[in-house]
Amino acid sequence: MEKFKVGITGGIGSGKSTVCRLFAQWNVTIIDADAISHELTGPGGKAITAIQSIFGKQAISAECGMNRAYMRKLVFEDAGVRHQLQAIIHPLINQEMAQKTASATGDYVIYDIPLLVESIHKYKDFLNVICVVDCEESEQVLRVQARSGLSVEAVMNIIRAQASREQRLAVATEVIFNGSGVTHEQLQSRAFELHQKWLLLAQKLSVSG
Ligand SMILES: CC(C)(COP(=O)(O)OP(=O)(O)OC[C@H]1O[C@@H](n2cnc3c(N)ncnc32)[C@H](O)[C@@H]1O)[C@@H](O)C(=O)NCCC(=O)NCCS
Ligand SMILES: Nc1ncnc2c1ncn2[C@@H]1O[C@H](COP(=O)(O)OP(=O)(O)OP(=O)(O)O)[C@@H](O)[C@H]1O
Repeated sequence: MEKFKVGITGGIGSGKSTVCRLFAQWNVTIIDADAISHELTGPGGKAITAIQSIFGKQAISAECGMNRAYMRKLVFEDAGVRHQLQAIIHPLINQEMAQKTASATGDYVIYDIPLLVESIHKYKDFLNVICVVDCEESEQVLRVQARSGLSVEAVMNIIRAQASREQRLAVATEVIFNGSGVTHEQLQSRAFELHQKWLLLAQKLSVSG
């Protein structure tokens, strides 16, 4: 039976994980690309051998996972390095996402994909809905700084490596605004509204399919 699939995306710190935690209250399967990426690059992860052979021992931590701080600096200062690392990790993420999709039991599936718009050609026919978590750039910087202690310049380098707010909004089927001043209650109510809509669409798809 065909599954109803929603892709949730947004810039760094926009609130994708926060939004996905709201949907996790209901019977929805959440597949988190960032979490898969962390697993693949953690100690003993499937990407570690390739990362070591391309980027050397400095790229590996004492615990035998990827040295994230070392790679973060390289990746966001050099687009060539970014593409090399993505070429290792993204196909493995796709494999894991396909496996998790096959065993999904929720009423529909939500994919939390930070770089969805950057790879829109890969996802546009796969997903039924593209939902953008939208946030002002200034607020993204504040949130990521508060969470990570990175400098404004370091956060801006990450933002510049991503699609722009306008590029995301241009392909959005739905938008969840989660910028400055949005409360948890407002977010919860918007998420519930979308959940009811997607549940209906998922039911329609399962009847027609
Ligand atoms: C660059 C790395 C080492 C930084 O690690 P770090 O622990 O600091 O960040 P983390 O992995 O938690 O990612 C945080 C956020 O950074 C942004 N980000 C990560 N990778 C990228 C990228 N290649 N391009 C643009 N933004 C990115 C996303 O918004 C992501 O949600 C790491 O993100 C990585 O291995 N990236 C390559 C894999 C990838 O593309 N992941 C993102 C999509 S799943
Ligand atoms: N409406 C909000 N008001 C205040 N803080 C918020 C709001 N939404 C999210 N945050 C905070 O902002 C930070 C980033 O949120 P979250 O981790 O959900 O973003 P993300 O888009 O998943 O980030 P990343 O791309 O880095 O994975 C978190 O510390 C979160 O608690």
